[in-house]
Amino acid sequence: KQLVSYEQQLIKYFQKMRSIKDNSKSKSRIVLNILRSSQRKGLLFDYNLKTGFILNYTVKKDPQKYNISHEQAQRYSLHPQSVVGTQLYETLGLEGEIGLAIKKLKEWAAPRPVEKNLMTISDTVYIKPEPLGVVLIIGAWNYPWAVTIQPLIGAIAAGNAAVVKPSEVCVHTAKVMEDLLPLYIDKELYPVVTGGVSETQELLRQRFDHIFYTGNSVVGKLIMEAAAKHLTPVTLELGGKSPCYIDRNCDISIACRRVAWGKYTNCGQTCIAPDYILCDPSIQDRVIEEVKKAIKEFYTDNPKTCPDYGRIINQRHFKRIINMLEDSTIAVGGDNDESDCYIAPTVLRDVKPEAKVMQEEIFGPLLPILSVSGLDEAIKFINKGEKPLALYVFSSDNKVITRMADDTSSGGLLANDCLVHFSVNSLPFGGVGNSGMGCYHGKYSFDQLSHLRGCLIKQLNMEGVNSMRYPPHTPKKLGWARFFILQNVDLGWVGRMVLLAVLAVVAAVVLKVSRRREKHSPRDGNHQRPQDILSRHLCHDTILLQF
Ligand SMILES: NC(=O)c1ccc[n+]([C@@H]2O[C@H](COP(=O)([O-])OP(=O)(O)OC[C@H]3O[C@@H](n4cnc5c(N)ncnc54)[C@H](O)[C@@H]3O)[C@@H](O)[C@H]2O)c1
Ligand SMILES: CCCCCCC=O
Repeated sequence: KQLVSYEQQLIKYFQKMRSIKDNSKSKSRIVLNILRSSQRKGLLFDYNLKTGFILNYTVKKDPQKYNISHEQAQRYSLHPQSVVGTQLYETLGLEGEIGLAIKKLKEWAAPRPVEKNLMTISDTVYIKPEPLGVVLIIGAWNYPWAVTIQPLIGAIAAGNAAVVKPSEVCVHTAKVMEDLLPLYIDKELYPVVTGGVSETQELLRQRFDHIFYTGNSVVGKLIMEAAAKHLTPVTLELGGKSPCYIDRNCDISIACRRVAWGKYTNCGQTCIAPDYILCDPSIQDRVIEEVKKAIKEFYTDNPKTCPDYGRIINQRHFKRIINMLEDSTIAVGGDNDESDCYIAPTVLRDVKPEAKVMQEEIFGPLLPILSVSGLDEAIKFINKGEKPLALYVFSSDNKVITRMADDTSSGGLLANDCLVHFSVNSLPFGGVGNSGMGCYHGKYSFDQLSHLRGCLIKQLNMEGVNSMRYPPHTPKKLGWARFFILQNVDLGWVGRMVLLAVLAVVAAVVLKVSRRREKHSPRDGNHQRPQDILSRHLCHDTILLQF
């Protein structure tokens, strides 16, 4: 009955959404109210339900629907050639994330026992992951499935409701998401809201429990500003210039092949694409030759007609990238066609740090090469810039890799390869400084979109032990507090049982001694409870201190 009534509310909501054109204020408010009411009714906390949502989305249930057919691709004006690439670079990773979430959800969502100290040895101390509430997911256009649905998987697994806002720049994919997502997951809990800047801004005026944004750093600051109004926590998956240092001491042919793949995949429109190469001038010509060879191997002599070579997303970005060529020397490629948003895989040689191409993230198929005298200068150069999202180092010398890792900072570091760290779900993915905050993938997504609630469950007995914290405060009590609180113990299950047994024996001995004393001394009328006697002994007995 509840579900039917939500359904009715939602139908009303969609009708209203259609009728409201400019004033999108009410539509986001309605969404939020529905999401909050469903959450209050406890729907989100049902583990099986959560798993069901995820399962519905997987290939296991409905492979035909999951894969976008050629017919669908045409209907939505998607580039049919991109079907295989989209699966390789986007949906394959999503399948992996979904599979992992299903396999691990019970473990991730379970209470997590934590270390104890002597003060908490007989208590139950654990972390309880809880849903945050309603998450707003704002996606970018360059890998629209990966960067929009992957956070959604984390949000669902962690038990949240989520509003999904795909990028308006990838207009067709946004439409596919809006049409197809409700077929697989509960549209009440995970509505897709399409639209541009004004719709996003309106959404941002609402109060969410978390905002997960992927996009450029300039908008990232606006997102954070809007979130601050409601003290909403944010995850910002941003970009920047990811450097790539090629050491003299390495297999340059293999290095350049991997760099060329990392750079020209999706036409350079990848957040972790190697933005520029730093290398010793003595190897520059070799690097150019090897990158050129790799371009030919991957995309033939004419990348324009190669089905695996992409296009720039729109003419605005095309112009932005072409402008960057102005003051640099082209060594490979450079040809372009504005009407087709085509820019050939391009290498730029002897590029100066002041060149246009070095002033902002390229996000296109231009690969500048800058000269450095060696590792020291490369590190200095990298550290002068903002902390990048990814940092690449190619070398056969492990010392070079270690120094690069030790003396720089970046969201992620990858040695002797490009991009693939994105697909390793045991690694946190995210930026640092200007390249973002927070991280996701695998369990990190679950944790990022959960509240990790610290829980300490005590019993009402053992009050005597607490006397060290109650006034009157004395140096002696402080000494005991120091001892009990600062001694972290990791005794394991057996150790804890042994310690409890020893404590029980000590308590029994202390009580026995006390009783004997009471028996041999006249009663003063102040009856003392055994735990008080025990606590007094705990505070005074130096033998216990040694124990
Ligand atoms: N770290 C990552 O995982 C990751 C992944 C993909 C892209 N990126 C980065 O994203 C950038 C490219 O994406 P983009 O920024 O061009 O994407 P975009 O233009 O699609 O913008 C991203 C989202 O921000 C919204 N938006 C745009 N302007 C806004 C405004 N003024 N106020 C509120 N919302 C607004 C859009 O509606 C969209 O949903 C690059 O810097 C790239 O490195 C990072
Ligand atoms: C190889 C796929 C990388 C996806 C990275 C997402 C950022 O643009």
